Amino acid sequence: MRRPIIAGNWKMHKTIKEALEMVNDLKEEANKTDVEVVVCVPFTCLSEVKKALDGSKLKLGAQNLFWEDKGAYTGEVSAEMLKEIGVEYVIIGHSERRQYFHETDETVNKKVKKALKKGLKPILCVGETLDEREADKTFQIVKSQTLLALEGVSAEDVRKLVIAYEPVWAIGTGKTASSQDANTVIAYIREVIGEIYNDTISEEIRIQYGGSVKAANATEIMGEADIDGALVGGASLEADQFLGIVNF
Ligand SMILES: O=C(CO)COP(=O)(O)O
Repeated sequence: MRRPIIAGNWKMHKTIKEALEMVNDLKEEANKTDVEVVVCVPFTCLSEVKKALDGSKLKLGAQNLFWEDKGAYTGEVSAEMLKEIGVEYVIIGHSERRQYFHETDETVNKKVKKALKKGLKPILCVGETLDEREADKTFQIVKSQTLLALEGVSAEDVRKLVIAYEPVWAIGTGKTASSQDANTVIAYIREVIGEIYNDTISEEIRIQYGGSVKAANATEIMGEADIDGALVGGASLEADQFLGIVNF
């Protein structure tokens, strides 16, 4: 039985003060549920949020990292720096990073490997654009993104990773994939994992859906057999909305 995981991706939102208010509103509920609840906050909030979590079951995530250990990489943050703060999860390969910051499958792979090496759990994002979907390339795209991101990742390590299927056209648009469509693609990603690794890992790996998830559609999405949770953008910024998803 896979444990559901609901992660909030705050993107570039919230000052430290706002982050602390939000975390205080979430902590108690996170302690009551069997769902694993994660907040992926901006780098600037990580330390203070970590302190505020103080024994709560709410988990801390970052939204990116760089693959080198140290050096002249102005503006970048290493895996070790995140580990030092007590970060557990890190989003890697989000479509916004692929689109605006030119991340490629190759750099995503480097980041995944470094995160795992340093003991961070990647939330690996894959998903097709609208053009790719309309050209019937959804399966091809998610397969190649998954294969390339996981190149050189051992069976032991891949168990620590979560995959988020986020169709790019559903992010921040109010359009969601139908829960059946999302489930079909996620079941396919599971198959790809089975081809790379084995049936046990394919069965055990957790795969989330992301893209306009709200309290109103969470129950339906989470009801699908292959969907193990959600990666939530906009609706993770308000405690009531996010808790509505967590308590789907
Ligand atoms: O990008 C997302 C999560 O990583 C999804 O964003 P929205 O929930 O705002 O569509």
